[in-house]
Amino acid sequence: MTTTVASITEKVLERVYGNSKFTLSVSNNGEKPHRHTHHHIHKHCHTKSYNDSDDDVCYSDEDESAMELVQIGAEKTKNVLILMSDTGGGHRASAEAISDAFKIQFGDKYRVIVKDVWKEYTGWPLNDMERSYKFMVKHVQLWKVAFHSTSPKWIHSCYLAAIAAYYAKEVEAGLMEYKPEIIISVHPLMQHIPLWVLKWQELQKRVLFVTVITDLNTCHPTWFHPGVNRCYCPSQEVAKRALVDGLDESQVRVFGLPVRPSFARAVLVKDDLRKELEMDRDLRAVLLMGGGEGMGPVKETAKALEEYLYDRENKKPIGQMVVICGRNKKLASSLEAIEWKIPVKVRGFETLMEKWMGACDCIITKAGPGTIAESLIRSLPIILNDYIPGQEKGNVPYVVENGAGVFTRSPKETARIVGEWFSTKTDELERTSDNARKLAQPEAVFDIVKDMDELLEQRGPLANVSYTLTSSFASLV
Ligand SMILES: CCCCC/C=C\C/C=C\CCCCCCCC(=O)OC[C@H](CO[C@@H]1O[C@H](CO)[C@H](O)[C@H](O)[C@H]1O)OC(=O)CCCCCCC/C=C\C/C=C\CCCCC
Ligand SMILES: O=c1ccn([C@@H]2O[C@H](COP(=O)(O)OP(=O)(O)O)[C@@H](O)[C@H]2O)c(=O)[nH]1
Repeated sequence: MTTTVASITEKVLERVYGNSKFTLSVSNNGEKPHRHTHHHIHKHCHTKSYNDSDDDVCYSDEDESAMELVQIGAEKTKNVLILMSDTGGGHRASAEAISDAFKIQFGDKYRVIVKDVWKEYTGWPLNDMERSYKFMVKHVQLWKVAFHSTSPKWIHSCYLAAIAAYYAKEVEAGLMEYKPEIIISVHPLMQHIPLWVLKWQELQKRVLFVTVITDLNTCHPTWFHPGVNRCYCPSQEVAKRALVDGLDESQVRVFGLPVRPSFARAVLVKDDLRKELEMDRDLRAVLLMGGGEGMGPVKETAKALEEYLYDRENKKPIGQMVVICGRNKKLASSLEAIEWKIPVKVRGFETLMEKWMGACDCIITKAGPGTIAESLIRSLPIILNDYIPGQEKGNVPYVVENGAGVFTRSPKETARIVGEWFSTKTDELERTSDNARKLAQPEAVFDIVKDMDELLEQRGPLANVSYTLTSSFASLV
């Protein structure tokens, strides 16, 4: 038994430090163990220019070695690494929001890099999360079991520890390539592994680590890690969960969910937008969508809306519809093939969501937190027609109890409500729109980046030590 445990331990350590000989020594004054390896860590893309990245955020082609020679304490552009994954559309949207806000607020002071480090540097299952997640949410019971069964801390910690041990070198390479001063995680599965890597490298004092939670209420406990410098919660409900899960009040800040500044700060005139987007100028408009992946009962709802927004007696429409299908190409082409009795615009993945939202009078969507937060900023009354079990369940009471919308899974009921809002119950539409506006937090993303900037300014003297002077796997070997 002892031999088996020893050999498993050896395998994990071998995997972490390579096949070469390694020793773990504990100093006799009780300090933590030091690792000595005789193996050179594999560095990814060392010669790659940051301009080569696929991600459309700001990079610099500044010479890496120049950065290493920066004098202690000297002014320099600080690197910010945002960790995300395209499991749904919300994590990227929040990452881009933070990136844009850094640019607007601080100009060249920060260089922001948005990365899915798992996908680019590691292997299965981390590099395949998008596909696995899509599969699981399609088989919704499977997702429900996975979400709830991994909620206990000891369960997800075990899984994540095993993965961290297996991919430590790859994750280190992925994180350190960008020499970040601060790492921002906007994903529930991106706290534990990077924090362990920073600890192993003794880089905790050098690199700040913060979490920006992108779920409004019933979020998964993997979001909460007591080792973070800050945990930005989008609502009081999430902050309460963070405290229950062991975070200290000093770590928690509640500013709201980060939404792209193009939503928060743009002055948009509905009439101009409708002209620009070639929509009917006079008819009220409903926006129908299902997150970045075009999920939920979109097609059934569009068909029902056609019936309820068409006045049979007078043979004319009483409203128009915009359907944004996101990355769901099948949905888009099946809707495009229909001959509609009312004005309909069918779109694929749109990059200018603020314009489509600004041109409409209400929205029908699954309970995605990003879409909800954006709709609130645009004062759109919301009809929630679906939610993903687990992380999106709590978004329903968040909207409904605050009077910013309603929940129904029935496409007919949804269409009936919109029909009434556009004809006999316009006062209710206005009231719901006012409630949405009151709940909106358009400045959240700016409050978040300002707080991060303050955190960086407050760091101790160790923060100014160059990367090459701090111990890490890479520099020890
Ligand atoms: C007895 C049965 C045991 C089943 C469990 C076995 C193995 C683990 C399998 C799956 C892991 C499930 C992870 C569950 C925690 C997820 C935390 C969470 O909230 O994830 C949400 C994100 C998606 O983001 C959300 O998108 C929404 C819209 O679609 C919305 O925008 C929301 O705001 C967002 O938060 O989900 C993920 O990213 C899931 C990735 C799934 C990865 C599956 C990979 C499976 C293989 C191995 C697992 C690798 C890591 C697992 C770590 C498990 C510990 C939690
Ligand atoms: O065509 C589209 C569809 C969606 N989105 C954005 O994708 C995000 C969706 O996030 P949400 O949390 O609502 O749901 P998810 O896609 O993660 O399920 C929101 O910011 C949307 O504005 C987008 O930019 N273009």
